[in-house]
Amino acid sequence: MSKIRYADIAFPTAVRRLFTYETGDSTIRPGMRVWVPLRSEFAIGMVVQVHDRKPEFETRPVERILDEEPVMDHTMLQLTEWIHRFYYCSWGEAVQAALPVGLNFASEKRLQVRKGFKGGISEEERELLDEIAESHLTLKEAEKRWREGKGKAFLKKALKQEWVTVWEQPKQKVDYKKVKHWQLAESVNPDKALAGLEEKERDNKWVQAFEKLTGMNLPLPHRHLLEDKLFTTYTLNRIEKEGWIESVDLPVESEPVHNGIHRPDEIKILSDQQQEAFEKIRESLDSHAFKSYLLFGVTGSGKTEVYIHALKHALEQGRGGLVLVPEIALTPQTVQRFYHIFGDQIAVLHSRLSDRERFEAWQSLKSGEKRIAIGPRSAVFAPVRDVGLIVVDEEHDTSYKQYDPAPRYHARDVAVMRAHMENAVAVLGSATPGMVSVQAVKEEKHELLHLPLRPTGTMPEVQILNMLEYKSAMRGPLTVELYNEVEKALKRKEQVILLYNRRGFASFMQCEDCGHVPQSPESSTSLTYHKKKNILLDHYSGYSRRADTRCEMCGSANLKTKGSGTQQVEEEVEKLFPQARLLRMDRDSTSGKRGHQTIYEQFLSGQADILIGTQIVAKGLDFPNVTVVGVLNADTELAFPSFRAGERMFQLLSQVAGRAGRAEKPGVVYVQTWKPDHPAIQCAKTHDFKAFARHELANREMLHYPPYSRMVVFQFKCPSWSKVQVVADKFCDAMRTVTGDEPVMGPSPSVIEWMSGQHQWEANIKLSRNFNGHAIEKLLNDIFKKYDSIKPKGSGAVRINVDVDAVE
Ligand SMILES: Nc1ncnc2c1ncn2[C@@H]1O[C@H](COP(=O)(O)OP(=O)(O)OP(=O)(O)O)[C@@H](O)[C@H]1O
Ligand SMILES: [Zn+2]
Repeated sequence: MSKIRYADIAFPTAVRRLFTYETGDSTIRPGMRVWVPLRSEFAIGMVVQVHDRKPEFETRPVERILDEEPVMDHTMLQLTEWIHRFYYCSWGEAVQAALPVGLNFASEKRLQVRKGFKGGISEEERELLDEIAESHLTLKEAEKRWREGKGKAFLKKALKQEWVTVWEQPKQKVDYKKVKHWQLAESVNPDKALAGLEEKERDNKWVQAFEKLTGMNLPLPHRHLLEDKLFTTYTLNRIEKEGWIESVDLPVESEPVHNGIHRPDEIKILSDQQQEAFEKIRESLDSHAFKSYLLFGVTGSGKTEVYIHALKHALEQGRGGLVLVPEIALTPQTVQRFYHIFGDQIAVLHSRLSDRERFEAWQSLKSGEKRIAIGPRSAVFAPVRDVGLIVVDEEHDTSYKQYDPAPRYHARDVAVMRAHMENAVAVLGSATPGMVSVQAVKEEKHELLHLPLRPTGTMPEVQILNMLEYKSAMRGPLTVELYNEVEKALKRKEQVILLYNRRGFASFMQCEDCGHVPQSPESSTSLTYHKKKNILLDHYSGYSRRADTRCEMCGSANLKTKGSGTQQVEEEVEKLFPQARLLRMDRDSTSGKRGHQTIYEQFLSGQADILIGTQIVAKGLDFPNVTVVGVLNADTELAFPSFRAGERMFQLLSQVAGRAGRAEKPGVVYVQTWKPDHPAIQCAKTHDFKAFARHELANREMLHYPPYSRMVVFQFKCPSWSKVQVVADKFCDAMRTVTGDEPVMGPSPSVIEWMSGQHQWEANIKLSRNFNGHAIEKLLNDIFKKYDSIKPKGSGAVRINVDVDAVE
């Protein structure tokens, strides 16, 4: 008998501690998944440590080891542990985020027929039991098979009598998604079948369809056939009725990836400034030590080309690369540029992959078949072998932050930590870096690489249109000036992008005479309007007051509630330019696997004149024929209740301006605003990021916002309104007792007060920047301990979520 060893195991529950089990199996190693008893059931857990220290408590045995080889290597375990500590989630939750579906913690309920019971059972029932025993059905499958009538009654009885028991089992295989295909029936001879028809039947559509089928390479998916008008569900069923074809469920082939051409020799020659940036990165790669850079380059300055050269160098060193992009930027256009140079060495991980595709991509990276991963936030966990370079493009993008569920991590920070652990080089790129990264450069945590110029084209001119002056000169949502420019562009056969900012879920008040949005005196953010109570509320501090009746700036009584209702804008634009061909791009129109690509291609190929869209159109797109870009409502960003509003408006304007004038034709960006003097607008006009950053940082420092503090947000959720409020209050008491100097704000209702049957409240604390992972973990532990000692009765019903570095 081999020696007993102990395994510390992480589970994907919110409980932050590990559990220790024993095993005599010497093959067990960290990074393997195991099947173990947990409370009264079984569960899958991840082994994070194996040791010989017998715990004081009684340990239960590991039932089964699920992996022959670790699915997570040492670095990934280390990285998930860091996430567990820093973002205050369980280690298992971090592991769950890092593993693809299919290597995850999924289990399923299977049916098992009890052995050796006698009598009291009919012949028919015996048969059904044999069927269950033979086909290893899951409970779900059985319920589907015996959905109604007798069968259903039988299943119910079998479970009740315990002829059949339900076993929780680890689910290890990723299912191939199966879809309906058609193939020729085995027994049919097509020529004979057709010859047997009467003359007049030959003209039938279904007969023609069959003739066509006989010449095709079957089996083919039903959906695929429907693309041909000849094939309809009716014609296919009709042929089946004849007994000539039959349907089978077959796995879908992964869609072929259209990544364009692969021409590594066509790598661009870098401009001098690009070359300079690249040289630095190359030196760091050659030194095989950790280094992080902020690549600050105006839109269109050629950051992507620098990434490509750096990746190429990493590959030449025999190392791999990881490229993070915002999901929105993961357009075929971006992917093609990397594919062009690296071909099949790239695995693309976007959110629209099926589980199967995701799993395959993951495997191809882990096996070393593919060397580069490109994907959004979660790709930071891609098992690229021996990572040399990690790129985070558009590092300021908010999609890098995960909000729900835990772990609430920031992929940019995880990327830098991963680079650190793997002695790799991290390159964070942006035309409008976030304040946290700017500050990190000041503190010499990142080194700055600067690309101040575009290699081709010029920076577009930005014109500010003051809404105050155009109040009585509007054509729908467009100022006359913008209207005229759009009209002229259309006449010149050039294209136009119109952007309306959609910030649907918070409503606010705005003065229609001066454009003012009421501000909180306590947090310097805008106030949200709560219709039910007719109040204006600050979600940071909890400050509230009766809704204003007059504008606090100009005294006008013309205060209106604003918020959503953007559909109308589109309709109005349509009416203004009835002869123009319109395309719309927003979350709704881009759902589906190809939505974004289709719209993009249509617009690029000139099938539309005006592209009207939300923030989505501001990113990652390159349209050479666009000469007019209009921002209809730049200020909506400022009305959003966040201290980051100014930064986001500046980013949005810079990004959208970056869409124009990228080719020979110069472009002009028209920004309609009530706040022409706002620093974000003024600096966007002159493309002066540095001036904006100076202003913004000074502001943040004064108000002790990030990057001068770390913001930890606590969210309280419960179906009961009174409970949520009581718990939030008590929790804040606990925080105030424990934290001493660090300012606690709240509690107050969340911006989204009520969602999916849950009332949501919030509180936050601004910690000084010196708090590192361990200090934060300790502080939070202390807060929760204190809270546990004073928590009210029934508080278990309230979920408390912790979000470290929630906003920056
Ligand atoms: N060295 C170069 N030689 C020729 N063309 C280049 C070079 N570098 C970049 N370009 C071209 O300039 C354009 C802008 O470059 P790129 O997209 O890499 O910039 P970017 O900084 O990543 O832009 P954005 O911030 O808008 O995403 C592209 O069409 C690219 O092909
Ligand atoms: Zn006013």
